Amino acid sequence: MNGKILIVDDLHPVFKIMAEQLGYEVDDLPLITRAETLAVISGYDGIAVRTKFKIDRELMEAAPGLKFVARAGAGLDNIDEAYAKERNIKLLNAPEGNRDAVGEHAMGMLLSLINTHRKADMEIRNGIWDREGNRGWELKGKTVGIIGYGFMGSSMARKLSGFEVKVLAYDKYKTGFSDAYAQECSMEEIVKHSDVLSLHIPLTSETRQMVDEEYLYHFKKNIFFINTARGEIVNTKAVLAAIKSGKILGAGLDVLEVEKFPALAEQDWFTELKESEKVILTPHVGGWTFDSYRKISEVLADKLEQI
Ligand SMILES: O=C(O)C(=O)COP(=O)(O)O
Repeated sequence: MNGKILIVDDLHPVFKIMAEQLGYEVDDLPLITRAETLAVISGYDGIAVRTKFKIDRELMEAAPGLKFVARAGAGLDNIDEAYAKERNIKLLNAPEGNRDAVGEHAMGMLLSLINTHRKADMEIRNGIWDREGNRGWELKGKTVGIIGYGFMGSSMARKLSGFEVKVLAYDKYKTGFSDAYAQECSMEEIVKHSDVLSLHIPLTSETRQMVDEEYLYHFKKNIFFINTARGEIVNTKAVLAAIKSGKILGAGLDVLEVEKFPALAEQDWFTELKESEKVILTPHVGGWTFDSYRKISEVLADKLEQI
């Protein structure tokens, strides 16, 4: 036996099957609570999770034999990476499994925004047939700025190929990554030239609230903004102000500063957000498709071989 893994979240059954083939004993308990996990985790070598709860210091301390945390998804922001490093606990994730889902979701939002799908759909349901007020834009000839050129950002760039746009990408931690899909450039160039801004960076202490009033101020007027990364990277009030001033023509937000109800409804910006016809909202499902559900688990199980 290779060790014992506790699955605490909804992972595709293929993860357990593949892990067992590698010699692991696997307990698949998707409904387990954090308190219950704390009580049993000492008996495990690995934990497999999505974003149900934080894998923080307290949880890892309760697991003296923990060798790895397998994150069935991309973002590691719900894991205390510094403490895991200190303890030599390996972190595995599976962005290869949902990069296409995120890229396609971001594209879907962008195409919907530039063609006013949301507004037009609502109007027709309310008996309004307004062709002039629902004239859209085309992507062709525009410049799309991608912040973060990892699995997600490069997926978005690939999805954009064929739309005859110029794609500029900035990644703080990478250089020399220009490829057939995107041209590497500085943050300043993105800010100066972009008609579309799409975020594909992780949430870290550096990126928290990065997109604020000051950041948006320097962009051109009439940009479209897409966030499929993490809500806390963005100051929602600044985005709403930019929509009001006409700087942002439309925003597609799959992630929000505060997610889930009732907490979301309690935010002082929520009423304005939900009433804006220039905003498209989805409940953090960009990376969560029927296809990625399986792919994420396969990728993650394959990576168990690295342990
Ligand atoms: O893969 C990611 O980073 C995601 O945001 C997906 O979130 P989830 O694991 O579905 O809660």
